[in-house]
Amino acid sequence: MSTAWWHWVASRDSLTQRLIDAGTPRRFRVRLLDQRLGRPRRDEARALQISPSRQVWLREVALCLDDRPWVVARSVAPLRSLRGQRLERLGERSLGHWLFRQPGLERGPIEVSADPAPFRAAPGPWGRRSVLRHGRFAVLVQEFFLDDMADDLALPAR
Ligand SMILES: C=C(O[C@@H]1C=C(C(=O)O)C=C[C@H]1O)C(=O)O
Repeated sequence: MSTAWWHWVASRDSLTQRLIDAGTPRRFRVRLLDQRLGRPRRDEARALQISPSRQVWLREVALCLDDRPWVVARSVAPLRSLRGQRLERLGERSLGHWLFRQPGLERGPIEVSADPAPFRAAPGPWGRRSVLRHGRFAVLVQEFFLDDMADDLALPAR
């Protein structure tokens, strides 16, 4: 992996904030693609250490700069961990803005993938995921960087 991409893929703070900073003066927007209750994929259940039959809250978004999708993200939270968190009300506000304000937020190891997003047909160089926890709340955040981002920021192909 190139150093330029490593900085994006290995970053452990808010990707939303990094995209806003790197994208200025472009306008940042979260486009909500899907948000519902459902079941996790098998690999998602494994990453969260839950049974695949458990109900989860699923959210898929495109993180856009000037309406160009730079990242597609799918977040999966076990329903049982959600007590009291009104995440369905987030709408087109960034999950990251809320998450990174939570005290004592912990991020697990980042897994990297060279495959495209398994949930959206959107080609790009790298994907990554990690579990974020605060208290009993857990969410698996999966983010795939897209070719439009590489083009707009003149990043190497990989
Ligand atoms: C976890 C973050 O939140 C981002 C925002 C998301 C959303 O609004 O659904 C989803 C995943 C992340 O790319 C972050 O900013 O790092």
